[in-house]
Amino acid sequence: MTDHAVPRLVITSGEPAGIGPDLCVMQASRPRNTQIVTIADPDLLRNRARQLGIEVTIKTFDPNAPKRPNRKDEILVHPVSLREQVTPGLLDSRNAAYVIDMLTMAVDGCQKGLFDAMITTPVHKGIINDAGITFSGHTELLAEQTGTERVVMMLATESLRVALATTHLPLAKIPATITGDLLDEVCHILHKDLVDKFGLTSPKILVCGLNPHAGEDGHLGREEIEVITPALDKLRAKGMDFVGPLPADTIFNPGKLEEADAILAMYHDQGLPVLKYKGFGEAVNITLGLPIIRTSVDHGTALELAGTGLAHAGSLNTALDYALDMIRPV
Ligand SMILES: NC(=O)C1=CN([C@@H]2O[C@H](COP(=O)(O)OP(=O)(O)OC[C@H]3O[C@@H](n4cnc5c(N)ncnc54)[C@H](O)[C@@H]3O)[C@@H](O)[C@H]2O)C=CC1
Ligand SMILES: NCC(=O)COP(=O)(O)O
Repeated sequence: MTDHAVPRLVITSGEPAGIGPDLCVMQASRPRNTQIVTIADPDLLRNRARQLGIEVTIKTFDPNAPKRPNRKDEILVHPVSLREQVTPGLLDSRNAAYVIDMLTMAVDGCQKGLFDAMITTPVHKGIINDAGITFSGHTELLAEQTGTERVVMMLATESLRVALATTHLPLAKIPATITGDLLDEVCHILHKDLVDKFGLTSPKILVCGLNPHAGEDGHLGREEIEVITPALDKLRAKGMDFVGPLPADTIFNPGKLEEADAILAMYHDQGLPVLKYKGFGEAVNITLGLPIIRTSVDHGTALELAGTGLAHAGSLNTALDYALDMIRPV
């Protein structure tokens, strides 16, 4: 079957010593009515499939051929060459450029309309930096590569969405980074994408404070009074339903969550532990505010599981499902 309406997704296979290649091999057994292109070194996928005992047919992706859904157990590879041979579980900084090349190809393909969305499997942030490449995450790299000033990281699992005001920053830098302008931009992006991409007409967003007990009226910190409340007041004056700042230790109570479409946390480890406690392995990471669609798994490279067959593909499946939903918004 060929069909111009068949979406074409691209998956980046991530850190080659991690579980990204395993997941790319595993997802081939579950075809969708979609064309899925995997960016990887074909030999890496072939070797990993052999290690996992999974039979796959690896074909080179032809961008000029008509779009058609993948056949069962078929992987369409957009090839990139590894710089060095890979042993599962063993990082090698000489392959960092390979990882970045895959991301660059995916972004470029999305921007040119070759792909409808990109889905990323995990990279190892440390080894990329060890190679001398400044890198703090896909989120920041994709913003840079698409020339986007501000993006927002949001993770979602069943009945919980958690967005972050800041992403990969040392804790010590967070208070100074959270300014009124930053919150204004983050909140506008979050609100707009909840409407445009998730079909919510008037999303209600609960916002965490930065300090314990949201500052306890200024006795435990003044950011709530001086920065967060004024920023939220401006948004509320425009008719947007932002509630807070609320204490982060009680914002995730079931009663509160029932009334919320999303929670905005001030920093990575304020919001993500809760999300991952609820949905680790089945959740999705979405970059809001990009001119392209990008979803990702909720987990890291899990080096110790690479090539063992013990990695679960639940989060990759969710990331693929979300990408498809975002291509055809409600
Ligand atoms: N989107 C991305 O590229 C992400 C990359 N990372 C990177 O991953 C590296 C390792 O991070 P960690 O904190 O150790 O987190 P991790 O998610 O790799 O591992 C945490 C625990 O979860 C298990 N686990 C992870 N994914 C699994 C899966 N699919 N199936 C079964 N078990 C799974 C691991 O075995 C480990 O016990 C770091 O360099 C980090 O920067 C972390 C999160 C996201
Ligand atoms: N904990 C989520 C995470 O760090 C993902 O980061 P990114 O690589 O998607 O920017």
